Amino acid sequence: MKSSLVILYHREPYDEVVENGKIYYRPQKSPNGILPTLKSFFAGVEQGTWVAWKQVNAKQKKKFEEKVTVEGEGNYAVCRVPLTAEQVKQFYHITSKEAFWPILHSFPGHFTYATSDWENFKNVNRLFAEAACREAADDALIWVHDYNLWMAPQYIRELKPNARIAFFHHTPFPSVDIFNILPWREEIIGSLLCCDVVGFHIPRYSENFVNVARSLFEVEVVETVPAAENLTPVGIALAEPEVTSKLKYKGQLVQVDPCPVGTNPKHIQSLLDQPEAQTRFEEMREELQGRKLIIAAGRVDYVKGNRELLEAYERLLERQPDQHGKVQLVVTCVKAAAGMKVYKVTQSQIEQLVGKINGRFARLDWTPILLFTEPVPFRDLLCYYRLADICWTTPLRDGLNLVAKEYVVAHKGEGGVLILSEFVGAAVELPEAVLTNPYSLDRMDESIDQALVMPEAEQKKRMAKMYKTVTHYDVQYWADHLINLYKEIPSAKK
Ligand SMILES: Nc1ncnc2c1ncn2[C@@H]1O[C@H](COP(=O)(O)OP(=O)(O)O)[C@@H](O)[C@H]1O
Ligand SMILES: O=P(O)(O)OC[C@@H](CO)O[C@H]1O[C@H](CO)[C@@H](O)[C@H](O)[C@H]1O
Repeated sequence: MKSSLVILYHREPYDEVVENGKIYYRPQKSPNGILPTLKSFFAGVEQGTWVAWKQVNAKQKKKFEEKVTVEGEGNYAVCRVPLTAEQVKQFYHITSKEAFWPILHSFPGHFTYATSDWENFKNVNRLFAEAACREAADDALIWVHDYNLWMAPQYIRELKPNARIAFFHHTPFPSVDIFNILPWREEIIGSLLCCDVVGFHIPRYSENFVNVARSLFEVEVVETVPAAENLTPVGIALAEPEVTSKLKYKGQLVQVDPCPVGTNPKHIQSLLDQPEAQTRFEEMREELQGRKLIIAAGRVDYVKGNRELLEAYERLLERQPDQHGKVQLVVTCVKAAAGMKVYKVTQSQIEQLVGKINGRFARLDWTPILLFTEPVPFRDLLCYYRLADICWTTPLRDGLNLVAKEYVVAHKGEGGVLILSEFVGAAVELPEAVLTNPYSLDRMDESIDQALVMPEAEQKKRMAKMYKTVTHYDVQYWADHLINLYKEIPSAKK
């Protein structure tokens, strides 16, 4: 049976477990991030397909199972595109992460052209498109995710002209001056303009995309509307009052849709309510010995602002010796995937800086920073959020930042302070956070000082508003919004 919904996302949506020599595909244990959100879209379809890549060597390729199903999740199959180690390295580690990623996050200085392999990138995208088209019914909705698959829409349109194609961009989309540095810009934008819907987290990114498209092609602007009422229209770094919602190019109507991804508050709450979580929470509270907990959670990545945050903490300890022994910074910084040269430097910078600060200020009874470089189980991370007086999130750029929303949910609107960089998509939804500018030492210092002395009544007032936002605009809201939008796409286009 052909699929009515095909999702293309480069990661596989399951844990592969080997027991007694047999491989089992099980639902992922760690239900954080975007994977469970995307899987939930299959709930409403009879048959769906998820397309991801799988690294295989020559021996494994001989008896490679292209399609697998996940135990207990029978209404969709996972179609795996087999890639060699070299293809993965070139496609993901190098071209995606060393060429595209710095441009997307407005770090043109990190852009590396010489090592990129555009032909390999296109080949991998073509393999994804072919797999999707093999599985898709003629009028299926084919939903492509993120910049790693920029070229897939064009190949899908060539193979299946009547398909409904949607694309969601998870990272920021930079301004036209930055994006146009990419030498492959026409091909990328040409491919995105083959879609029926192109989605972004916030209006600034969608407007940036529209401006890039208009700078490269004669694109017709069909409709412009005010930004959605829950997204700050003016006054902060990523505010945008108006959005271009429809474009036309070569006969293709493209809906450009900003709608930020939400978290799953019910799931977060149910995990926190489990007896194991309560026990863990109490253990953590005891270990904290009455200190104020500041949590900084995220991936090792130069865009995440870890250095800026650690330096701000060092300045705080210099400025306010009375805080020594009274605050505890916990940095959970997940190690970069093995083999990514680009993150090695960032990781060692973080480790050195933590070592330096601890070396300067530690006492026998107090280590100023606890750094965890291994992934923390999601339930434990939620306990840290719940316990933390302050969640300190200061990326230099970030598409959305789910950590900020998870912290608000874990606090149930009952106090705690969220310090949030203005340069993450979530800032546009959460103006009640203490917004900060990680590029400014003064703003970073002011915001941590403000958070440390914020009266409880003000904390509660701000958190209550943010809680209302994140529980209303949750992942279900995002899913419903997109499903409604897709229903409007005519199913027979030609
Ligand atoms: N140390 C950690 N261990 C495990 N999961 C983590 C850790 N830090 C963050 N996470 C999870 O990873 C996800 C990060 O999402 P997000 O903030 O949107 O950034 P990104 O997708 O760029 O990494 C969140 O769902 C968060 O719960
Ligand atoms: O290349 P990856 O897989 O490491 O990209 C991570 C990317 C997609 O999972 O992360 C972005 O998505 C998050 C959810 O939309 C968003 O909150 C985050 O800011 C992005 O980096």
